[in-house]
Amino acid sequence: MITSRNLQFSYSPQKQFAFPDISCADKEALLILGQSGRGKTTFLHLLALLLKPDSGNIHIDNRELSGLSHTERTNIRAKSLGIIYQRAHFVGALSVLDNILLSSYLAGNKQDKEKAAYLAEQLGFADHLHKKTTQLSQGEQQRVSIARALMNNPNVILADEPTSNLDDNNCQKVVELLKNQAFSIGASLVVVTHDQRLKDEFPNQVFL
Ligand SMILES: Nc1ncnc2c1ncn2[C@@H]1O[C@H](COP(=O)(O)OP(=O)(O)OP(=O)(O)O)[C@@H](O)[C@H]1O
Repeated sequence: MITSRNLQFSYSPQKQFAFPDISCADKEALLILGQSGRGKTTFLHLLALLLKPDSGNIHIDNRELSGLSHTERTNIRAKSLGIIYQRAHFVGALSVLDNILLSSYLAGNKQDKEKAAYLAEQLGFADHLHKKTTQLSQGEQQRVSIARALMNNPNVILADEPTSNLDDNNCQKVVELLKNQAFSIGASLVVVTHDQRLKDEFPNQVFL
C-alpha cells in the first residue's frame, strides 16, 4: 500500500510542483497520466524516495517515510520497492542474468536463478540471459529492467514509462505481466506514463 498527501517539490523557484494525492492498495494498480514535462518522473522519484519533497508525506504499508536517514531510505528502496526507470541503468560488464540477480544481492536476498529464468521466459528475453545488456534492443532492455524490479517481491512496484519502447504486442504482454505479478505478490503497482495505449488497461487513474 502506498499513499501520498500534499506532496510539493521544486527544482527552483520557477519550477515548482504540487502533486495530487494518491492511494494505491495492495493488489491494486494506479495509472498516473500526463503529457511530457508535467512532472511524472519527478513524482515517481519522490514516491521512490530518490527525491525529498519540500512538504507533504508518503506512507508505504502505513509507515510514514519523511525524516528517514539516507541509509533507511536506501534500505526501503532495496527491499520494499521495485523501480522500473524510464532509462534502464545496467552494469555493462555483467550479463543480463547477473544484472537481474544483482538486485537480489543488493537487497540481501538469495540469488534465485530459477525466478530470473521464469521472469525472462514470461517477458520474452530468455534467449538473451547470457548476453551483455548492451547487446539488447531498447525494448528488450526495458523488459529486463521490469524483471529486475520484480525479483525481490517488492511491496510497491513503481514504473516510469514501462511501455514506451514496446510495440503493441509487447506493450499488452508487459502490462498483463506487471498487473499479474503485482497481484500475485500482493504489491501495489503505480505506473506513470504518457502512453495512451494504457488508458483502457487501468481502471484507477490520476492526471497530472
Ligand atoms: N534535475 C532537474 N533540475 C531542474 N529541472 C528539472 C530537473 N529534472 C526535471 N526538471 C524539469 O521538471 C519538469 C518535469 O520533468 P519530469 O522529467 O518530471 O517530467 P515528465 O512528465 O516525466 O516528462 P517526460 O514525459 O518528458 O519524461 C521538466 O520541465 C524538466 O525540465
